[in-house]
Amino acid sequence: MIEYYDISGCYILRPWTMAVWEMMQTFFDAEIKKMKIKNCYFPLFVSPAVLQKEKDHIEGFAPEVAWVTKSGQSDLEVPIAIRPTSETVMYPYYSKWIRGHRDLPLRLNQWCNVVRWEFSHPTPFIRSREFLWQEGHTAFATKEEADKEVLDILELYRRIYEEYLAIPVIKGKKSELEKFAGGFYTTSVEAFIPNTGRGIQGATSHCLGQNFAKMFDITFENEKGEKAMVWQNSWAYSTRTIGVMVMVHGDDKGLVMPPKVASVQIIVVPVPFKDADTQAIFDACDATVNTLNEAGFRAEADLRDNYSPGWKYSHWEMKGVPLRIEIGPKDLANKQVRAVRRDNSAKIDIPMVNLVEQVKDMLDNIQQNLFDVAKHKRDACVKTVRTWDEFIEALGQKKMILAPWCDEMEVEKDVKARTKGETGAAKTLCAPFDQPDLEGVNCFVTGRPGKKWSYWGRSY
Ligand SMILES: O=C1CCCN[C@@H]1CCCn1cnc2cc(F)c(Cl)cc2c1=O
Ligand SMILES: [Mg+2]
Repeated sequence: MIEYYDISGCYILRPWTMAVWEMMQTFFDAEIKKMKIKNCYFPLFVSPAVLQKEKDHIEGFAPEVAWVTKSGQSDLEVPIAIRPTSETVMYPYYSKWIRGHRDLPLRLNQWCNVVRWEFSHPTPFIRSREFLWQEGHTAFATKEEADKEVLDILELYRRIYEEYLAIPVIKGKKSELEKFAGGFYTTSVEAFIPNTGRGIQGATSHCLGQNFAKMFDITFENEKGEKAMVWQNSWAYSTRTIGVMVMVHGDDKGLVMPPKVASVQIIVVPVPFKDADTQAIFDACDATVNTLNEAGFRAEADLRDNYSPGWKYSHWEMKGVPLRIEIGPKDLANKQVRAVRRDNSAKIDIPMVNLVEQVKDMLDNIQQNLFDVAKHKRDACVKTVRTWDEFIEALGQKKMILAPWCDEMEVEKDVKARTKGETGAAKTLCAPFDQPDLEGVNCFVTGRPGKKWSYWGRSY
């Protein structure tokens, strides 16, 4: 997937990874184009004056801004920041371009890299100093339009996880403490890693309200001829999605790639025998690959003569190829192939005449099974609690905890302080849109009447 790089926190994304990124990008890009969102590209560099534009937007983030201070041997007059996100790059131009209500809605997206000089230990895909993402930045005349788009984009993020990566996620709203400080409210899709018992934010869709319109003077003349501030959203998912896929589906044999995003969906391996017709077997492998590719699958044959079939089985299992097809003399004689699933190791013989249809069924079944297994595991990690003691016990059991609370920032800060440990503190992951009943339910921390049910847990 990656190669380590001589600059800490930076990783080389190899083709096996890029294929997954491109598969997701193809889906998401087509969907936002249906929503009349247009792609653009803004410069990588941010001038300091613009970056400082808003204290509370970058407050706390300043240490992670990377700066260019020289060109060649000479110092730059003024150092230039490398974008950690593009609000301050884009919004001065939103202010210039948006004049009247006919200029709205303005809906732009860019596929790019961003740099954040993170200090906590770097992790491939999950926390890197440079990563790829898309960032959408939209402006509307009304709050209603903005609110609707926040949820439309969040649904696309759910689809990326659940339909492509086969990962269950929870849609919800971030707490006041966890939301994007420069925004109005933040929604997110939250995933969970059973093996480590940690939540992970999968993607975010923020309503910025009119905060940035105020900061950057982004106003328009509405139908009544009055000057009004726009309502804005911003939303992103990144290569972190791939890290979640690796952690959720991986097993002791290595990667498990969901068929929808697998670079190679089917690997065909010849099983030659001493006195068998090796050429006939190789020809059958080529023919099988061609038939599958013509049917729209991504199939390859491993005809290398310097590795044994067994070696190849382990190699492609480690790379997570969802389906292996073996062709030996017996298969040839019976005009069949042997198919082996990566997710549950099931083996079945497929008559060559049914190849395409049965491979399609198997890949669909593997995709669905990966999701079902992941959802079952995730659901088994969820614990609903009503009291502090139950909360602490569940936290110790590496659970994702659903608990009612009074939704006050001070209380969340208190929980963080009281659960600080070497593996990090517990925090809210999101308040699920799907809220259980709050009737007669009290906050698990303060005992005051419960205002909201939230998922809590340690996180990445
Ligand atoms: O999450 C998204 C969706 C896409 C566009 N951006 C928002 C908010 C990003 C928050 N954020 C996140 N990280 C940051 C790091 C920084 F160094 C600076 Cl100066 C700012 C930020 C910062 O604002
Ligand atoms: Mg950060």
